[in-house]
Amino acid sequence: MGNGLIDPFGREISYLRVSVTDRCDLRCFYCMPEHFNDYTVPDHWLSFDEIERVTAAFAALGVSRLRLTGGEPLVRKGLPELATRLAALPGITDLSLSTNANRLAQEAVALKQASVSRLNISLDSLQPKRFQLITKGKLDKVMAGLMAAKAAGFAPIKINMVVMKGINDDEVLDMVEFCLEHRFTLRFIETMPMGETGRNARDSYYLSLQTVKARLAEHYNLLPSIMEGGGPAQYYTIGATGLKIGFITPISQHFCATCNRVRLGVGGTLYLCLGQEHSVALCPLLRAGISDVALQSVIRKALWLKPLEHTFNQMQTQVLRFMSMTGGK
Ligand SMILES: Nc1nc2c(ncn2[C@@H]2O[C@H](COP(=O)(O)OP(=O)(O)OP(=O)(O)O)[C@@H](O)[C@H]2O)c(=O)[nH]1
Ligand SMILES: C[S@@+](CC[C@H](N)C(=O)[O-])C[C@H]1O[C@@H](n2cnc3c(N)ncnc32)[C@H](O)[C@@H]1O
Ligand code: SF4
Ligand code: SF4
Repeated sequence: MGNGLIDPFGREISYLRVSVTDRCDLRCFYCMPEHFNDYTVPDHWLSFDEIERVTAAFAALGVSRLRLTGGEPLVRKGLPELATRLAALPGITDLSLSTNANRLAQEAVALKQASVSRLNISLDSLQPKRFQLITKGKLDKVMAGLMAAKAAGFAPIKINMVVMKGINDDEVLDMVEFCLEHRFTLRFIETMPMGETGRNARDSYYLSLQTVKARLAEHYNLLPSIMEGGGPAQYYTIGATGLKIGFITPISQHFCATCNRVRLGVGGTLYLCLGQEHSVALCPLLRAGISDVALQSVIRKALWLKPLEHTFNQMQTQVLRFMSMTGGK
């Protein structure tokens, strides 16, 4: 057997998504339930030392890409320090962060200095009132964060927009123009039924991105393209502008056959699939003093639990976790 992490379906796992919190300072209605206001760090959360240990074990097994996510990663105190430690691990070549940008104005420079190489930022509307309705947040604060990231030199910056029928689908062209102006990469995302919030959003507002793609093709010349990153987006360039647009289509055209990732939850649970419950609890092992070699062996064996694909399209499926519990991503 080689050194890489290979799952039962022959897929190589090279990307670990690390959730550093399940808390958030926004409340996107498709993601997070409205109650949930505690910002203390519970004992069952992994400490930075523990996150570093698990991540180092993955890196030793061939994982080269890390993404910090949540919840909102920037609500976890000291995040730039954690980023610095993880970026320095042997074998890690790409450390990225997903954020809502609400606190980015204060943190952008520190994150850049901490060797975060790429930022993906959620932005579902350019209209202040609508933004507030979707997220309960203030658009001007998020915009300030976004511009601070640009000024700090992050490139590419990827904008993630969950496109929902009757909520914000009339803004896709505005979003293209906004991203053209600022040289951001734009990715559209389909609503997934994660937790009760996600299921409600999927049932009421799901829109296939195939429709959005067709609408955009009436306005722009979409040329198939590729983009740096380890994610599932299918990219196009708009004519000669250089603007890249990605379509993330877990429902209308899923990408599980090329899945390259697993997730570490904030409580130390290793989730083998975003859309399934298969998992292994690493926290008790860490706290019982497991050795590095044994930890690597547990991770290798855990990979055999990785399912082939999600079952989001089967109505009876109940994924109980909210997206904020494991991170989109
Ligand atoms: N079904 C499914 N959707 C995913 C998965 N990973 C990410 N997504 C979706 O893609 C969206 C964007 O994810 P990001 O956190 O920006 O990460 P990414 O696209 O993998 O990142 P890059 O490395 O920049 O390509 C998430 O919000 C999810 O909706 C996955 O493993 N399965
Ligand atoms: C859970 S958030 C975590 C990182 C950060 N708070 C943010 O918003 O970017 C990661 C991504 O998941 C997406 N997401 C959350 N719930 C979703 C759902 N039900 N369907 C599709 N994407 C979802 C968000 O839009 C965001 O781009
Ligand atoms: S998508 Fe991100 S910003 Fe919105 S509620 Fe979920 S974790 Fe928070
Ligand atoms: S749903 Fe599961 S198998 Fe499909 S891409 Fe996401 S993590 Fe991989």
